[in-house]
Amino acid sequence: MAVYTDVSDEDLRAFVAGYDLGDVLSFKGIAEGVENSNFFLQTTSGPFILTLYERRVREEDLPFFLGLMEHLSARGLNCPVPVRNRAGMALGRLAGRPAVIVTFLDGLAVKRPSAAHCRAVGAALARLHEAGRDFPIERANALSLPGWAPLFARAEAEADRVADGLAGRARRELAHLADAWPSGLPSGVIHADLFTDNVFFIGPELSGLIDFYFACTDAFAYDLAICLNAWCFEADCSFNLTKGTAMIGGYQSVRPLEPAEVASLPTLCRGSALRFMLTRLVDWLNVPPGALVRPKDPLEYDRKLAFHRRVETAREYGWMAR
Ligand SMILES: Nc1ncnc2c1ncn2[C@@H]1O[C@H](COP(=O)(O)OP(=O)(O)OP(=O)(O)O)[C@@H](O)[C@H]1O
Ligand SMILES: N[C@@H](CCO)C(=O)O
Repeated sequence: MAVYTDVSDEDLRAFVAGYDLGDVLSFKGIAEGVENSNFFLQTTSGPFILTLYERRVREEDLPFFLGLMEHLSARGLNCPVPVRNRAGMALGRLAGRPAVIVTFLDGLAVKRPSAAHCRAVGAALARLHEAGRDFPIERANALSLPGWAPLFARAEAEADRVADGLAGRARRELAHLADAWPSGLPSGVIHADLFTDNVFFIGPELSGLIDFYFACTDAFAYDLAICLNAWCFEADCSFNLTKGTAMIGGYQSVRPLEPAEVASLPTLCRGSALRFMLTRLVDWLNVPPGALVRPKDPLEYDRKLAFHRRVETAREYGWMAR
């Protein structure tokens, strides 16, 4: 359960009193997520989510995240929007942390995605990319190639304690990606963390996207690679080509990929797998004392990376520009 910061009833009531949301009916920590502290807040005006921003979120990035949710929502994408308080401010402070109340989104995350889910996610990702085109703020991706070596440095000494040979594999992968990483691909706003827990469905229909706190300006195809890794592998870490093809097909039904993007997908998948292996590894080795959080398994992404290393080209995956 991701609650790093406790909030007293007294502080919560004082905070909510600054909004036109009526009285607090109930308030409880949410048993999912690893990044921020999230609470389900029920007031006489309805359900909301209260988020307290923790460790990885820099306060200066919050105008990007909050503005982006408003921007995408205004362009028809179903995502949470920040609620403004009586002073017209979306960003507040609670229990010593930056805090925001956002609207509640109906729907449920899927645990075992089908090819149809993957297709819907591909299409939604492309709609997000299109809707973000005229968003005026830029934010560099702190977790792209230049960010991985410093991340690895924080875990290198202890990596082999987590799995035999892990440090060497990560070192070799970093060296490979430093040479092979593509540049000049079509870029714009990307979600950068569109995992299954961040996409809601109502029945078979995709109902909305949440958790924009890794969103940044980067290559669109890198976002697609993140989704391929997160959605199209089975529990045994075997790649499901039907799901991968469905996701790319869904994406291309909205925004056709350029040949250079298709050709880069294998490398982007390797980079994305390394990125999540490294952040998970650092988290695994550094759980804050007293935090209610279940760190995610870095070795899942070590295994996905091993798959991508074996498959070199888009043609070998069966991915062609179409
Ligand atoms: N706007 C919302 N509407 C409904 N439920 C939400 C909303 N925002 C968050 N949640 C719930 O809270 C959980 C955690 O939220 P979120 O994914 O933003 O947290 P996080 O700590 O940033 O997680 P992650 O590990 O995915 O980065 C979600 O899985 C979902 O159940
Ligand atoms: N989606 C990430 C956690 C949030 O950054 C992961 O599964 O490692």
